[in-house]
Amino acid sequence: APTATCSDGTVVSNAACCDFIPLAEDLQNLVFQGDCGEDAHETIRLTFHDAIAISQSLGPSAGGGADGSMLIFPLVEPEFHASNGIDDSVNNLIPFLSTHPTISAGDLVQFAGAVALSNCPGAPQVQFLAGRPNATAPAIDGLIPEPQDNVTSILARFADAGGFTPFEVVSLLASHSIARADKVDPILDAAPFDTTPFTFDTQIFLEVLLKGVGFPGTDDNVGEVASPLPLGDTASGGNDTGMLRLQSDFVLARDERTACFWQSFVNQQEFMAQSFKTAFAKLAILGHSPANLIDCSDVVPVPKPAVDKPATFPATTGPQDLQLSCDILPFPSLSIDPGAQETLIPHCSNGGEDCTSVQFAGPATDSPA
Ligand code: HEM
Ligand SMILES: [Ca+2]
Ligand SMILES: [Mn+2]
Repeated sequence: APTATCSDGTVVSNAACCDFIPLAEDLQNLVFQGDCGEDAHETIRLTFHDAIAISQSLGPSAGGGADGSMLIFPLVEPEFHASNGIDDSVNNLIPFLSTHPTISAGDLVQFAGAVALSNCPGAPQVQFLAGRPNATAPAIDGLIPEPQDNVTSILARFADAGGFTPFEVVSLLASHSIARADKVDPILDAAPFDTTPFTFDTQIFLEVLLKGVGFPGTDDNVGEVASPLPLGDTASGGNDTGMLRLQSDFVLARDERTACFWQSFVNQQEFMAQSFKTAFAKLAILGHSPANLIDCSDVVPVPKPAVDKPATFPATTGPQDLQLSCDILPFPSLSIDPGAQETLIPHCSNGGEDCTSVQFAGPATDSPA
């Protein structure tokens, strides 16, 4: 295969990939700091919200998919209700449009997501294709799934956006293994969806199957249901909020169309990571034909290795708490973390409570409540 040598000496498959090497460095140094923390998480969410706003049934006027429209029209899409909180990642990426002017907005969003993922132990090295033309119009409102949506409408939206199968939808939700909510409960910031929000592991698939016992903050929020581990220390001034569960994750884990796919990922790290990788490759190029793009996967950083720890029931939970609705798969036998008390989920990837995230000022703002 033909190759090119970049100015730093790196050999790549295509000269067009060279510009992404200094971009990766700048993203790491200026935003992510090598961490699978808040800024990485929010950028990964942005890859989804930029890409999914496209519709086969409505046609091109609905939006162009993974085209960077979030960055090019920062006063439009970040204001949509489903994207509340996306402004932080939009403002963090906008400066790179001018410091890396050869890179399009759509490429920037998806490449930044690939770099962010590489900071999360256990995440796959995702495919990256370069050459998305810049968005010429913002997407329309109403194309991004919300946590209060039912399974029928979630599956229909993904199918209409890009022909995603129910298996691919569940695969993409591996992303919620490295995710926390800032906006679902107005009194909580960074409320994690699983006990390991800094590790791309299968705990999310196990923990969403456990019966809910309470809410980490207020209990009347749209799109939220009770979680199995709501205990935090915010009442005593700490930053550990307790786990928050999205209604959409809850119903997808239990619906007959998706429950077996959901359960099949429990304790299957490699299978989960590979399935996510395949579905994410499709997401990242929505609106584009791969024939018009250049494969620059070789400039995506190699992810931190998986922690190599089997899935375990968090302390105080166990098999008696499982709410299983897949009849055809045996549930794996897993050990239980020791401890008579619910353990707190750390606020920072170093196990501590104080970690700063990077926030550049920019034009995007929170969407109105
Ligand atoms: C049924 C589909 C989905 C729904 C309803 C959904 C909903 C949500 C909601 C409500 C939040 C919390 C936002 C906040 O309050 O800060 C969130 C966070 C997140 N989502 Fe999703 N999501 C879906 C699919 C996806 C997909 C496909 C991806 C990526 C491939 C993704 C990646 C993330 C990430 C990384 C976060 C964490 C952001 C952070 O920690 O700040 N989500 N999602
Ligand atoms: Ca996790
Ligand atoms: Mn956040």
